[in-house]
Amino acid sequence: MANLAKHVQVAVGVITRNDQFFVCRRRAHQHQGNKWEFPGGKIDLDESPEHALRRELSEEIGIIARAYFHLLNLDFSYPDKKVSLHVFVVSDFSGEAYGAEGQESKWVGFNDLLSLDFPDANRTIIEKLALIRG
Ligand SMILES: Nc1nc2c([nH]c(=O)n2[C@H]2C[C@H](O)[C@@H](COP(=O)(O)OP(=O)(O)OP(=O)(O)O)O2)c(=O)[nH]1
Ligand SMILES: [Mg+2]
Repeated sequence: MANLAKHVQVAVGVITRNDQFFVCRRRAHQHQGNKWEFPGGKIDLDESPEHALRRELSEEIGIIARAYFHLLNLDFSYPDKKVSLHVFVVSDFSGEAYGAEGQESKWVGFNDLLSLDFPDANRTIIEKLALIRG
């Protein structure tokens, strides 16, 4: 039987304001530990990607997403896990974004996204962001 725990559906939020992007650092013990990430997390069974996005952003960074659009869906295989990322750009929110689970976090400019150590799947996300920024 397939090991479903090794293929996860994930909602990811690219939080943007004034041409800056909010990124968090994954904990050492997590999959892809210590890498930077766009906040988000696993989509529950019978949950929509949009609902998971709003829930995870509230839990992880303390914001209420008000305006967002779907950027892309992306399947990626790591040696130990497959992920399907449902990526949204969040352009308006209420609350002040912070590491609500104690994780390191920061606002960075687009050029900083190019040099941060993200999981390999994120290359495609950042390329698409570059395209839509023109
Ligand atoms: N949130 C997020 N996850 C990413 C990104 N890029 C990437 O490959 N991933 C992968 C890493 C993980 O395998 C998966 C996210 O799942 P997760 O384990 O962090 O989910 P979760 O927030 O529900 O966390 P947990 O409580 O189960 O630790 O997606 C990204 O930019 N943001
Ligand atoms: Mg998470």
